[in-house]
Amino acid sequence: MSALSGFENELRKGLEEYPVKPGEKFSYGTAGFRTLGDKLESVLFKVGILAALRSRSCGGKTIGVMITASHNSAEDNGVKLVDPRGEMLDTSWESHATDFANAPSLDAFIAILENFIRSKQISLGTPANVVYARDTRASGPKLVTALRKGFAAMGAAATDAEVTTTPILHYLVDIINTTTQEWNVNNLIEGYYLKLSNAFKRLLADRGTSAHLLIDCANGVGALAAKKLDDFLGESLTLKLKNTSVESTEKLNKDCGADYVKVGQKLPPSLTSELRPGERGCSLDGDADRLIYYYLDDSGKFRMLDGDKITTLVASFIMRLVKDAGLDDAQEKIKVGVVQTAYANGSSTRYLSERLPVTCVPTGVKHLHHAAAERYDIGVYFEANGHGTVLFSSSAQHKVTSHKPSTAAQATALGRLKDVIDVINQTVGDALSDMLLVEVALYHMAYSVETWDKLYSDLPNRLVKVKVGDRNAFVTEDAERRLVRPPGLQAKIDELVQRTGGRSFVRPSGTEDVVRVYAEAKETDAAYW
Ligand SMILES: CC(=O)N[C@H]1[C@@H](OP(=O)(O)O)O[C@H](CO)[C@@H](O)[C@@H]1O
Ligand SMILES: [Mg+2]
Repeated sequence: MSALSGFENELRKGLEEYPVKPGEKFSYGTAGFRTLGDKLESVLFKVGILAALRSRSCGGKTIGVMITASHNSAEDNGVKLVDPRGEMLDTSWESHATDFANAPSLDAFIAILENFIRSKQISLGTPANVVYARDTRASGPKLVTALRKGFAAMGAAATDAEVTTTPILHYLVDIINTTTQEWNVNNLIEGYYLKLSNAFKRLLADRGTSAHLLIDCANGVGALAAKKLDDFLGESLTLKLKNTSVESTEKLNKDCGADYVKVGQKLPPSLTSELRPGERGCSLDGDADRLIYYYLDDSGKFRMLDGDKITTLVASFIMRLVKDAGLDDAQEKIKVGVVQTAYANGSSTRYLSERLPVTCVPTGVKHLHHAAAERYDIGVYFEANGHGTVLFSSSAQHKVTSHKPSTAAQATALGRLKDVIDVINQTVGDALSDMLLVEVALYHMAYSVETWDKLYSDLPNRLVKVKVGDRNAFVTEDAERRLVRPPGLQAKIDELVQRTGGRSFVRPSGTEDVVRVYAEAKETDAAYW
């Protein structure tokens, strides 16, 4: 008898309600599934099934499902799975997610499912647990409905974290799987804000005056999270929240948000009368996992501080704390390192490489996250677009908590390192937690936003997308910095780069049907060709 015989009825009903339309093709890429929200119901039903199976294959541990299309336009939506420790779905499951989503009929789907359950040796008797959330997009509620039907069809116990940010959902997955206490999701979220804000307040306890910060919330879920965080921060930091029109769902990411700022290298028009020279501001993206800082210099010129600048600030601050805590000597040595992608500005790579180890990996947070965890005791990673965090290995955390300080200064630095660990979301980058970390680092390094900006000067650069017939024809090597196919194209890029003395690379996007072309040069004209 089929392993699925008890489930077939519900599966049939779900597939009838959510058929794959002729010609539709889905792919689980860097950001999970992502396309127009209206096209995703069939995918969500199957993701519900996949999440239940993933949980069973992990012995009943809780799996996360996040419905968001992040910085993409308001009509888009997407979905991704989160593994038990709050990390992205194991890469080896991505192609199965794609196979599930594209199964055209009930019979084909059942055959794929049976095969899959057998090959992964999943016992359908094991309990299945999931927690899910969505951003503020209008298509979210109906996608949640389809997702829940998928959970129900597979008998998974599901917890609804409602409208919340991607990083909070990742955090929830991790804490649910590690806590030994009774929990409810609202208390866990409350606990997250408390952890962040209490550590932040301790780190700034000796700062007399409160700083203030303008935050562009991209008219998305970050607005809700930032309002909540503001309540917890009290007087320790005054937040001026802008672009908070969450109800007008069509305004999401429209002419605002971290991606708008990073790609256009300009201030959202809605902030021009809000940001005063010398004042600092920052933008979140549509699901609040990216952060870009900026300010207007004395002449009123817009200056952007992106993920590379954040890496530099945070890595310098942490290196200083490690040294001050006495954790950089031969016996206790904690190795601090940085992970970047090819999109990191060449100036940042040069600046950082002179001070600490730097690794370059392919685009996509999972690559950065794994490299940071595997290569360093404390790994700082940010994509240039502002998505990143800091990872402390368990041995580094142990050293921070068990090291016996020999001086009062060492004791202070150790205390600060402990609080820094608490301000950070180690499961995935959180724009708001990163924002607190930047504020702390600026204070303790005694940097103004200008001093921070001047640590190095960005090389002029351009990032454009190009529509091509088949982006899969573009194959890369060397952490996506060189093309292997189409034949001859890399040689042409090399020739142009040689003429300008800059750097350029071409790679297929993992989230959009385009190839991205990046160019960087010593002079602006050369980068723009
Ligand atoms: C140049 C760029 O910003 N690429 C982004 C974008 O990936 P692409 O594969 O380039 O589409 O979306 C990813 C998911 O959000 C993010 O990790 C990555 O940094
Ligand atoms: Mg995002």
